[in-house]
Amino acid sequence: DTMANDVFQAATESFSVWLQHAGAKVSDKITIADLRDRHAGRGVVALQDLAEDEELFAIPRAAILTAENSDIPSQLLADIEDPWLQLILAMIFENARGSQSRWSAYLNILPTSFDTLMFWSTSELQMLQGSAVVDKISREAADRTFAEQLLPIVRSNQEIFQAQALGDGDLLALCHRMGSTIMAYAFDLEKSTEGQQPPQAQDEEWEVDEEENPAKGMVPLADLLNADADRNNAKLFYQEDQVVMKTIKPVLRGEELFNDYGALPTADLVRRYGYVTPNYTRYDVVEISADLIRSTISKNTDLSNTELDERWTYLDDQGVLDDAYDISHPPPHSSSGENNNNQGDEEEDSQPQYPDEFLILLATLTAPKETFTTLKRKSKLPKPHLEPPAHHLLTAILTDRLAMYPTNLPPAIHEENSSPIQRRREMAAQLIAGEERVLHEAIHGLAGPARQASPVKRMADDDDSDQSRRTRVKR
Ligand SMILES: C[S@@+](CC[C@H](N)C(=O)[O-])C[C@H]1O[C@@H](n2cnc3c(N)ncnc32)[C@H](O)[C@@H]1O
Repeated sequence: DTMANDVFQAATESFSVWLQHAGAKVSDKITIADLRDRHAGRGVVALQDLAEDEELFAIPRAAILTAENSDIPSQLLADIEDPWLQLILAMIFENARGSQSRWSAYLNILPTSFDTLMFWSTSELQMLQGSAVVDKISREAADRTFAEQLLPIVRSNQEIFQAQALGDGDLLALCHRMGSTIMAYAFDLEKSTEGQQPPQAQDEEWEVDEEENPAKGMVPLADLLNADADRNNAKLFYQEDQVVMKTIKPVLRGEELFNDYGALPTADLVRRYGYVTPNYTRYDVVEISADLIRSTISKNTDLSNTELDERWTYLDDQGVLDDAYDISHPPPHSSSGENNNNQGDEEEDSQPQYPDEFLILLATLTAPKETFTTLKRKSKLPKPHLEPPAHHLLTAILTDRLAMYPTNLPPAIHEENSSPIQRRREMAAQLIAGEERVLHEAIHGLAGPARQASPVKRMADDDDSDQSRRTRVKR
């Protein structure tokens, strides 16, 4: 559609002009590219070969859209503590100002719709059945927070926010749109610790994180970089008056510049960013909930419910009990030298990673009665090793876990011009397939008589003393 194309192009050009007026310095070796044919929106591409550590652009701190920099009257933000909510309100304000906003040309290239999980319908989310990510979306909690903290401010300042004609539903939608933009675009801003790379907005939930609460900012142009796991070749550096994007390795002409969104499992990539690539599947994890463990062991044990309860309580007292345990792929072999892009080669013979607490829990639940009595009397825990009974229980747990995923998902066939619905189907299929792969790998690793007797090879500190391990577990 040529008209839509023109609008897209024109928006990119206005944004480039705006960047110059805003005092940004942009290398003429890079350009903003139209990557819509790969469903990647805009991106930044090298026009010439780039050296390692080469400056790509510098954005003055004053050009960053933060709650502080915004022209929103500061008293409107005074009662909001969460920097995320502050920025949402500031963005609603700037958006309402339209062409009057100092960030108008920037706001124009930000998305208005998303494929992130917040926007999936109930039936689309059903495709993710079995994945723990479904419980992390917390749409209701977000709605409540917006309704309690932001809507009253907007309602008492209707003209300022151009909200006279908007219903509460419209306002909530606006909050979600800005909230999701921040989730996929904003950076955690540091003062000026040059060389340190704070991750992009790391918020797991929509709640306030009392501990780490750095100011959030929308950094024009820096947020046009896409990401693809270890294809990362650029990084944002924080200086006193500006932030600077630099290459972290040589880049060839024509190559895309990639930022680092972190070691995200596919599930979190979909939840926060609304896309998938095969390169993130190495970070996939499967959550094994305590509830599942409890129900599997009930079917596979000679212990009475009372005895199980006693062990469960003991594990809780010892600080081993968690709501869920993550199992993940082993880290890739560091010896392979070449910077290889082929994910999956680690699945041949190495074992998945099990948290120590999980192995200790299995060992405790399967210990002979006398052993457990002794452990408890001495206030000790077993070693995080897989003895045969724990090995059998683990196999049963993994098998039960695998059965929680849907069996009727269409295969993840990638089509060039897939519809949005088709794309979400592909994402769901990849997400589920990735988690199932973690489980298959784990089950495969447990199978075979040779493996049964030997403890699971863990990557870290196998020579840890029992004592130091327990200290760590207890914290
Ligand atoms: C920080 S923005 C990057 C700029 C974005 N492409 C744009 O046009 O505005 C993050 C969003 O870009 C998209 N994205 C990033 N990396 C991608 C990739 N490797 N493939 C496809 N889409 C990607 C996702 O929609 C994500 O939510």
